[in-house]
Amino acid sequence: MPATAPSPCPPAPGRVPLLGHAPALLRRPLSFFESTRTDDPLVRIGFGPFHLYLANDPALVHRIQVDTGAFERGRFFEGLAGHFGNPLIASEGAAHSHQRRIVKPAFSRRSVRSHTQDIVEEADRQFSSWRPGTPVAADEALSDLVAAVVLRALFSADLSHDVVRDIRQTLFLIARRLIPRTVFPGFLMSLPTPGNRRFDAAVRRFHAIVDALAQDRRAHPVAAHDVLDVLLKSTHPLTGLPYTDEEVRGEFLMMLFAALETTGTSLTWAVFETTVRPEVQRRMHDEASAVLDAGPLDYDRLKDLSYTRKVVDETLRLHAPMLFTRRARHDVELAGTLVPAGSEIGYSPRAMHRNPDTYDRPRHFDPERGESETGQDLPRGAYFPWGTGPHRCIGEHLAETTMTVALATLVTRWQLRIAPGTRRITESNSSLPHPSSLPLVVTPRT
Ligand code: HEM
Repeated sequence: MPATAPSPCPPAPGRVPLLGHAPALLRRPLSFFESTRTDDPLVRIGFGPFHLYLANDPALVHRIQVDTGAFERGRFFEGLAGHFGNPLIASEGAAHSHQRRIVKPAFSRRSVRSHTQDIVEEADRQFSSWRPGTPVAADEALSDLVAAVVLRALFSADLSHDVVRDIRQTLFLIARRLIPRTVFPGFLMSLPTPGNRRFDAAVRRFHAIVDALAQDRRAHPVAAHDVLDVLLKSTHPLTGLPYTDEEVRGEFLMMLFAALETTGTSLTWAVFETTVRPEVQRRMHDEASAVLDAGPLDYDRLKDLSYTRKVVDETLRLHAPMLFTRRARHDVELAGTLVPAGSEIGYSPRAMHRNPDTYDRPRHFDPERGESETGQDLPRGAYFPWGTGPHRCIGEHLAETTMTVALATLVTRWQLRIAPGTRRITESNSSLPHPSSLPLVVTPRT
């Protein structure tokens, strides 16, 4: 028995009768979660009939991610599991640990080391196609680069630019309708509306691409040890049978869903921050030139790009996702509030990463924040770009290496500036805000 009775959870500021926090969210979507921060570690937010507890305290945010006895994946991930054959990202407990062990070797440091040459090649290929003085849509180009790298890592296939674009755009169509699919009743999603038809066509297209790659691998086995290889050779922990085509497709769809937008958007923000800060660009250029003067870039020499790594870390701090959620498995006491079983509980990486109690000038981009702000001394739950606990990002080393190699290659080759005449670059209103566009003009480095 707790010593004192649990207290009711206070609502977050900005609530209005009936509509709850919906008007506040619609008015200021990008700063809404930051505006819910009060002295209370846990608040309630509501949108009409839907309610969510929101943790605003680093220790609580950490606990919600690691205590899988009390918190499960919840509504969004259950929807994914139902639609896409229980992929790793949505599974739980022993099955999740087993699934993670199956694919983990394909994401280990050793494996990323072996992919570094591919990343260097893809970065060279992309940035050598840019032309001095000709505006380039850097957001598109960087997303293509990320897709090429991730697809090579997952399938060991050197796919043509057109196929990479096709997969990326197909996934984009699927991702846009994925969240509604997991939230709204199934019958709405099977109505023959143009949106549903586009979604179904994109899924069929994606399946055809993965099936062709899997068939090719079955016909011509290679010692690749990539995700395709390990899935084709493993049994699914929930069935005890070899992965079916359906399960292989679901795993890839979810993995690419987790990989492409996150890495593409973060790299685009890193290039944006570098472009608009000449001093940051100069320091990155000096560091990368010194490293590349001594020989071609490889995995071991990435440690010499310490300033570039700080730019990546600071980008991931400032440009974090809006919200992740979990669900209480049973009644659980959180910061003095009794949260009933079945409640959805959220935490906002964006709000935590912009917390003025943790960071000076939290909205300011400063790669030199130093150890005490992005390193070991921070309280747990204050900086967690990769999440923490059993669902921590499995692609972390691949994403970090891709961003570091891409930035170093870019700044040694080109001097960057925003294309003249560009309208103000703003943040999109989405779960992972991205720049509205990033048109660049580049000048060769001599
Ligand atoms: C900048 C890039 C990336 C960021 C910021 C990022 C962030 C995250 C975060 C925060 C989580 C935890 C989600 C949660 O707790 O609910 C996660 C999970 C995951 N990420 Fe990433 N990610 C990135 C890139 C990648 C890449 C490149 C891949 C794969 C190629 C990937 C695959 C996954 C998977 C499969 C999970 C689920 C792991 C599990 O449930 O065991 N991510 N990611």
